[in-house]
Amino acid sequence: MDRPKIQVIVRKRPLTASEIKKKETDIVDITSRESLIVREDKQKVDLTKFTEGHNFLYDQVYDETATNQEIYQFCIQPLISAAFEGSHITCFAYGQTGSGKTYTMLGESRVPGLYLLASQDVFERVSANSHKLKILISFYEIYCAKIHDLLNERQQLVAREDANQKVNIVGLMETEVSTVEDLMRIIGFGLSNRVVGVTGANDESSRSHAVLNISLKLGRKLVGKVSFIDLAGSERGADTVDNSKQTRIDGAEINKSLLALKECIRALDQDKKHTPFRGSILTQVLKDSFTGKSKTVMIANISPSSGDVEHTLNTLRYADRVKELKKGNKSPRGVQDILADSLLLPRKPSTVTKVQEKKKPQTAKVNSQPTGANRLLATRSRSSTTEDSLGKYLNPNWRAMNEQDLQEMSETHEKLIAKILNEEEELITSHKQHIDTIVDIVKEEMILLNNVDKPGSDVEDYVGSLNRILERKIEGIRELQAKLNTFSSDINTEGLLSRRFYQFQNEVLDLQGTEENDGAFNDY
Ligand SMILES: Nc1ncnc2c1ncn2[C@@H]1O[C@H](COP(=O)(O)OP(=O)(O)OP(=O)(O)O)[C@@H](O)[C@H]1O
Repeated sequence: MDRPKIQVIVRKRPLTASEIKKKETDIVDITSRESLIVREDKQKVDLTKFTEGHNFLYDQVYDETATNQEIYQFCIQPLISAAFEGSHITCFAYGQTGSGKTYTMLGESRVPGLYLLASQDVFERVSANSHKLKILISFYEIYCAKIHDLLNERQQLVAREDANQKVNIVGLMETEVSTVEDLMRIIGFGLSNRVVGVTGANDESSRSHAVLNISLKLGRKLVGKVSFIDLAGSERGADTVDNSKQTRIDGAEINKSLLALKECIRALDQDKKHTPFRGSILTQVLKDSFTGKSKTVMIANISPSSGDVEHTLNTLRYADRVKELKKGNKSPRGVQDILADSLLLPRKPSTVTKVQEKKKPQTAKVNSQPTGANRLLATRSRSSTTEDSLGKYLNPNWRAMNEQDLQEMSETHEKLIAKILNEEEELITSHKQHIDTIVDIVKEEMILLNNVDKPGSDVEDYVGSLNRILERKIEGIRELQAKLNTFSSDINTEGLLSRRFYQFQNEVLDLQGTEENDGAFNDY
């Protein structure tokens, strides 16, 4: 059976002992082999409680009883033979800290993880193969946008693109292994060199992406590759508010790389010639996972706990973005899509109204849907991006004449994406602050109204106070609107730039009559 290029799988772990002790409940129901529902407890403004159900659909959904063996047999094993035929197989474990990524990848004592299960298969096939294939492993991590070799004393390395546009990590140690035991011992050694940090969410949470490559080589020639990427915790910057500056910076970097990763997987899914892999170090070093013959499996790990509902929904929405396109939506991405993605919002309008957090129950309603986004898209203001290059590429009289022009245009595009990601963070933070202010103002208004109803109240005081309150509201809305306009404008610019890029790319390629191809795999 020909497997899809991208598979998205969700795995729910069991409640942990400490979650049970804290009386947290299981809020994730697996409704079929491909679907699940998350039950989120909410409270209306009038304090009535209700449960909102969020439905999701994926290629495969596993409940807490599933074993690593089952997951391996379904998602990875069928792809191993493709690695022997020149493909690059990449398996990502995605999810918040403590959701089961390490359990899935590495396993635990007496529970083999995907690393071990895949290695066993690879070795079996190599010994059955008449070619003299060698197995080499490399293992590195990306921490704070820096690459560290886990097999060579965490030496810091750099990634460079060579003349053939292949990204190489200069000086990365590649170790030949001849048995599964050898391989697991070396992985164990590499893991002992991984960075772990301390966050509010999990004492031992990993804050780096770990990349394990198992390469198949014939002499010096790469035949195929299996890569496992244990991604850093997916929590968004907002979770790290109480942490140290360093932890917050890590958080922002992790967020950026995860968004860039999603964009690259989308590009792969849509067979785009241009992959925005320069969006982060992670996607740069994984360039060959997104080009040539490649198969990708994304395992989204989720916690079932009521205490993790927000993270669980974020993880599921992220995974949903990748899956949605897999279902055959080949139309070019609209601005709404880009906006919805970057905000990690559901793309389809939903009828659900999100109610303010429980600790502030008497507040105004906050609509979580992109109605604001649509309004935002209609707002056209002058782009805040004033770089000369951007102006040049958007000038209708400018055309890309060769690959060099395209390359420079692509770099400008990636800078703009980085700017948009920063603006997104700022916008969300400001929006949250705005809501807090509105909550305080509403409280003041209620007191004011209560007082004016009392006998003998001073109406002039009331009018003066109400005036000041309304002015504060207007000022707050104006500030937020300004940020929204800048963000919106940059997103519009990005849409225009990307359309022009693809148009020029086709023209230049037609001119040259050449096609991109991945020599290393195709030659074999
Ligand atoms: N499928 C599972 N079955 C049983 N226990 C599990 C399962 N998945 C995870 N666990 C347990 O949940 C806890 C957290 O899992 P794990 O350490 O794998 O999370 P993680 O996502 O790798 O976290 P981090 O990002 O902090 O490394 C561990 O105690 C692990 O044993």
